[in-house]
Order: sequence, then structure tokens, then C-alpha cells
Amino acid sequence: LVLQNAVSELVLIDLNAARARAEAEDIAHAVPFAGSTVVRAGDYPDIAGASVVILACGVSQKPGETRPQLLGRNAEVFRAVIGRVMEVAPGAILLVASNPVDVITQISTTLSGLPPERVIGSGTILDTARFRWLIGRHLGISPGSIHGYVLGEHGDSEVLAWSSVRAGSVPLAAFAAQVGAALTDRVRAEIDHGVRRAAYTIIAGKGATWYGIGAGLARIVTAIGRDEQAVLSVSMVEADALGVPQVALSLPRLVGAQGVSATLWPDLDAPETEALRHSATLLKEMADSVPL
Ligand SMILES: NC(=O)C1=CN([C@@H]2O[C@H](COP(=O)(O)OP(=O)(O)OC[C@H]3O[C@@H](n4cnc5c(N)ncnc54)[C@H](O)[C@@H]3O)[C@@H](O)[C@H]2O)C=CC1
Ligand SMILES: CC(=O)C(=O)O
Repeated sequence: LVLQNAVSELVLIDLNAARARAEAEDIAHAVPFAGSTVVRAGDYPDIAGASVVILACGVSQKPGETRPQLLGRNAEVFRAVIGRVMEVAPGAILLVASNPVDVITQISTTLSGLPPERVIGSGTILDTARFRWLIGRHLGISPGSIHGYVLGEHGDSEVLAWSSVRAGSVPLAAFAAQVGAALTDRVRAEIDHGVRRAAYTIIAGKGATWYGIGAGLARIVTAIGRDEQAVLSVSMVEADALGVPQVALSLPRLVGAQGVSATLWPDLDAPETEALRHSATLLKEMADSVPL
């Protein structure tokens, strides 16, 4: 956010106040290279009037741990935090990052009483970035010129929507053939593994993932701040996802000043549709298991 000069003020709140102060000071030292954001540590009253509140509190995965294993602990954290945020910043858009992000987004929607379009989960914005990066690397073109999405859960059941991927305006398989970089079953399997297992690999190596999610959250905040109506794969409670009622999951959505203004249901083939329904069902079961 600071490097893109995307916000005028950034307030960090953490149960561990010393950490918030240290992070704020460290981040503030980047400001002179980028812009003029006011960065400081604070407490809840300091976010009164905020336009966006990013929620990244709670516990994170240890090596080998799955995202759903965090659910009980992070649901408890959000029961404590959401009420306090709503007391001081009832007009904010909530942007959830804590895992399992889809279920925590759904819990946050219920606890806040906000309309679903104002409670956004980062969802698969990061998985979509990983997907585009890996395809771009395979084809030798910029990931920004790859148009495709990861859908459903930000987690093990996510769906890589291969059938609708385009390189520029050309269907993926046709472009791959043109540049002599065929998308064999082995290549697809490697890309699938690289997307689906990325967090596990990075957490095994350095304990946490920081930069991809930081950039993804900054992208969402920028789309809100500039009322871009940008298409981003983010999570939100959907009234009906392929027959699964009231479930938060990621789909390509229009993001702007009011939060999510529309969902763009993608064209999917039959196996992708079934995989997305399966992902929605798992998420719904997880959400229903949390007492509120
Ligand atoms: N959605 C995504 O793509 C990603 C999600 N994550 C998730 O984000 C969350 C945070 O990850 P990290 O920053 O690596 O973890 P971390 O452990 O470094 O930071 C979490 C912070 O939350 C604070 N905290 C705990 N309870 C709190 C409360 N009640 N009020 C205020 N602060 C509280 C802790 O003191 C700690 O400083 C995790 O759930 C992680 O799984 C992380 C990376 C990517
Ligand atoms: C930690 C996490 O959810 C990720 O990097 O995908």
C-alpha cells in the first residue's frame, strides 16, 4: 500500500502493541521512497472513519498445517475483533485475509451485519496471481497478458479454470501451440501443483507468505479507492453457488468504491463446474460448523 502510495493513512492495530509499533516504523521508513502515506500504530478509536479495514489478525499455518485447521482459533479472534471494528468504523469496507479466508469472510459478514458486498475476502486473488505467473512463465509472456482465474476455495479444493484461460485474446491451448510450448498433461499437473501447494512450499521454507498477499490486498484496496470496477477474483457470500446456498467463495467480481458491485459467472466446462460445486459444498459445511 505504501509503495503504491495507495492510501493517505495506514493505522496498524495488533494485540501485540510492540509489534504494531515496530512494523509501523519499519514500513514508514519506505514512505520517503514512494509518497506521503502517514503510517502509525494505533488502537481501535484510531480507525474511526476508515474507508477500508484489512483484517489479517489471528494465527497462521505452521509447516504442514492446512488452512481449515486454523478455523476454530481464528473464528474466536474474529468474534472479539469484528464488534470493535464496527463500533468505530461502521462505514468501512471489510477486507479479510485471515485463513481459512472464505469461512472467516462468511463469519465476518454475519458478525458485522454488513451487506455481503461490503465484506470482501482476498480469496483466490493470490491463487489467480500464482496461476497467471506460472502460465506466463511457461509461455514466455507477461503474466499480465494471461487472462484466467482460480475459483472457489482459497485452499485445497480450489478450481483452476483452465477452459477459459486466454493469452491476450487467444485461447490458451492455441497460443501454446503457436509458440511451441505445448500444455501437456505433465505441464498442467506441474502448474496445478505450483498453484495449489504454493503456500505449503513457502511456509516450509520461510514460515509465512508475505509479498504475494500484500500485493493482492493492495490491488483490492486500490480498486476500491479509485472506484475502478476492476475484475478481481475475490471471496464474498454468494446467495446461491451452483445450488449451494449462502456460501462465501471466490468468483471473478467487479470491485469498486462500494465493494463488490457484480459477480461475473465464468464459462466453465462440466468437470470444472462439478469441481466448483464440490468446493462450495466443502466451504458451506465448514461455515455451518462454526457456532456464532
Ligand atoms: N488469504 C491469504 O491469501 C493469506 C492469508 N494469510 C493469513 O493471514 C493471517 C495472518 O498471517 P501472518 O501475518 O503470517 O501471521 P502472524 O502470526 O505474523 O500475524 C498475526 C497477528 O495477529 C495478531 N493477533 C492475534 N489475535 C489478535 C486480536 N484478537 N486482535 C488483534 N491482533 C491479533 C497477532 O498478535 C499477530 O501479530 C493468517 O491467518 C494467515 O493464514 C497469510 C497469507 C496469505
Ligand atoms: C498462507 C496462504 O493462504 C497463502 O499464501 O496462500
